Amino acid sequence: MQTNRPFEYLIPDALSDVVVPGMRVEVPFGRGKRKIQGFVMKVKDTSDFQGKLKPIVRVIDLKPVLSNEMLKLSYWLADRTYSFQISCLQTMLPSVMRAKYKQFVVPIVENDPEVVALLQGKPTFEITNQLDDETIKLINKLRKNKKVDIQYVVQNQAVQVKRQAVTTDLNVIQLHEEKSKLRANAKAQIKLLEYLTAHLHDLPVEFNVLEKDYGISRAAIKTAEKNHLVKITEVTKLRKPVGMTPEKTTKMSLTDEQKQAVDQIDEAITDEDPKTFLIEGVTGSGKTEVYLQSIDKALQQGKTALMLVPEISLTPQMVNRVVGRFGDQVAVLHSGLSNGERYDEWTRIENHEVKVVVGARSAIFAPLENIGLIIIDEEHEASYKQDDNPRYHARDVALWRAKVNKSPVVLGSATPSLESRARAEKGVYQMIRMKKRVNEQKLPQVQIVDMRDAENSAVKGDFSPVLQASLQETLNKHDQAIILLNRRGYSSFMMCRECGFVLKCPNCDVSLTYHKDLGKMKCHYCGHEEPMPQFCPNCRSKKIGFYGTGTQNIEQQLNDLFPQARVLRMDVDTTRRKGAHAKILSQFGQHKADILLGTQMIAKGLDFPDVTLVGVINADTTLSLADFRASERTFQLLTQVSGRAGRAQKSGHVVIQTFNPDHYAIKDAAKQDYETFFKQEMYIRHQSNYTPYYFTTLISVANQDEGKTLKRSYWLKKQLQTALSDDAILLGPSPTMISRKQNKYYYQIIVKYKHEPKLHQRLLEILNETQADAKSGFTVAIDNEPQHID
Ligand SMILES: Nc1ncnc2c1ncn2[C@@H]1O[C@H](COP(=O)(O)OP(=O)(O)OP(=O)(O)O)[C@@H](O)[C@H]1O
Ligand SMILES: [Zn+2]
Ligand SMILES: [Zn+2]
Repeated sequence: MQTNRPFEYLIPDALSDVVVPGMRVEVPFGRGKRKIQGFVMKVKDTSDFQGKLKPIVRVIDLKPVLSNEMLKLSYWLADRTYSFQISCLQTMLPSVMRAKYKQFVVPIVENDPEVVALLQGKPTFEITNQLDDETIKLINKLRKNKKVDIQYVVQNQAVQVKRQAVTTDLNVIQLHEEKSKLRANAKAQIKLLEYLTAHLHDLPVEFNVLEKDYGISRAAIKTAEKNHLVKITEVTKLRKPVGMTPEKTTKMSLTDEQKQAVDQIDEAITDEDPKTFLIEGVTGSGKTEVYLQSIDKALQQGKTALMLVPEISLTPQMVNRVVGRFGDQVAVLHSGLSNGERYDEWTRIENHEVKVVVGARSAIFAPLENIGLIIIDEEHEASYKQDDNPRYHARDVALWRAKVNKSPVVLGSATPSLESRARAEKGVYQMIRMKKRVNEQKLPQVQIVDMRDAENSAVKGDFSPVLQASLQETLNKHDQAIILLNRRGYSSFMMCRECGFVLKCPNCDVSLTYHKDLGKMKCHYCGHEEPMPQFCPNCRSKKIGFYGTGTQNIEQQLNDLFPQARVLRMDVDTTRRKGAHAKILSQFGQHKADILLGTQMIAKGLDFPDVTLVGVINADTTLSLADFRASERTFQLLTQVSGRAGRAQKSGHVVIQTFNPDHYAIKDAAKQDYETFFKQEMYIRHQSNYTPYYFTTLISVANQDEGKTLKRSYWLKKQLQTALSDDAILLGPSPTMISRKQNKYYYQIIVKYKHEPKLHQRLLEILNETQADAKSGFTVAIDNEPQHID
């Protein structure tokens, strides 16, 4: 990892036919006996290397794990993201290739004499490090002739895990009888029997669940077993994605707007025109159906299609829609899959068994060939950008792959990112607008509730009288409601509870961030700092503090206000377990609850016909992020969540509680008016020199010694300055939000620029210098177009 260039090695004669680009090999590296893993990038007949070439020790893969397209992509990606090519190559591989695994030869032509000789009566042949060259050559030949295939099997196979679990032979009546026999102080036993009674259809239940969620200990279970109340058994967890057998759906007849969209995309697919479309379609305008019918067009042309959705919307709802239409031609890739499952899907793609891939961010590296269409749903989502090295944006990779594959790209959203919308304005992307909801249903009516009003600040909890009344009405009609608790983003900020005032940086127009350790307010862009105020600078009230209520607290308030309502809570705590997210949504979809309460994760993509009310508890939190995208994020969130109401026959109603009722992001979201918001926000970005008027690059430096970090940051700033013109803006160094993570101090420098031809090269130099000087203990990270600055 210390170096970022290819090295040349000799291919031993024995491996001469075997080694091809895209395989991994083991090679000696450096002076000692150290051996490392490398990727074969190219095979050449001659070498310009002056010294004696070292030979490759062995091949790790018997077939390439990366295609030529991916190898080519790695050069561009490393350059674009300022990361090492090797980390780009690693990123493209499915995680199983990075885990512990075994490789097996599996026969395709079983009665071939050479295959028979190799297998020696066994069903498969394991590939080990000890194989002699002859065997490797033989396997390679058989593979090329399609007589055998190579398969990877994960060693600590997570596909099937065995867990201890509890079940019972007793029926409901017997359970009741047993319970009544127990002494009143046998609390754990009672609890266990109650659980079993309530969940008789879902048994066996894992020990884990009983322990974690119900506080029933192992000892209690063992006691119950001794008394013949329960039986202990094992469950094999089958890690199949939830809801994988949806009903088959057929094409819907399109609305005029949908048809126009599909026609334009179809034309680009047919013409192999790698242009980019931006679909700006209001919530509920039927974008998904446009995606599905466009995919169908690509398939009709004998091509494949790749569709990205944000991880969080990769719910059964979305997966079902795609799988429901295209059946087993679809591979689904997301982080909920085990290594084994991921590998299975990956193999199906590689073997051309599937024509459509749906997945989250990293699915953009799926080994799909002959791509005819790439779709990115909810294209404004920040999660399309990876937070770690390589810091790539899936949209950029999509555009690159589209060019190579001569296929169009479709970006879709009700609230496009400013960058994309601005590109459409300039004609770089082709805009498709869908202004109407399907079924001519009106957009929901949005009501803004000013939390500064006396009657609202008088209520004890977080629900204004208006929101309470709306909820009651919804419950009376037996409709459903979604309540969004807008959770604090990445930093803590100060807000006045009396007037809604938020302390901002005088230079940068972003919120100042509270640094607890210093008791100070700081700007993450320019480093400006001031003491934590004692009273509100605007209205002199002392009611200032840090905004933020937990979802559990809100759930309690709901239970107190509406004891008869069934509430489902969705946040990081309730969705930690695999499949929990999907389960909550499917329960809500079956109307097993009246209110769905959640954080940002409930805001997007959900399509439930009975939802007629959406309530937003605190619209302001995202507004106060110490980030120039704060208004954009707020507008997106409020528009998206409002769009969950009234999607089918019944009309929708939205209540937004805020301390900033006059803020344009909130007002425009209430009108679901993206275009007006876009114009206003572009004006502000222009005034303060932000994206998309300026490019942004963030350089962060870390070291265990704060003094050294700061010194190095200033030195880097100088290094940058010499490569920049006077038009570029350099901000910082300033400490990051949690300036001390893992015993390191972090400082950052921000470069804003329009056209700086020397900057790229200089950044690469800085990166390489830091790596060459690894002993000094500095880490430098370069983030091109950061999604958030904290
Ligand atoms: N042509 C059509 N005829 C009838 N119903 C349709 C048609 N197109 C879409 N629908 C239905 O309309 C609803 C909304 O569509 P969809 O979920 O695709 O909207 P969307 O544009 O993706 O919205 P959002 O951005 O809010 O997720 C869905 O229930 C979908 O099945
Ligand atoms: Zn500032
Ligand atoms: Zn105030």
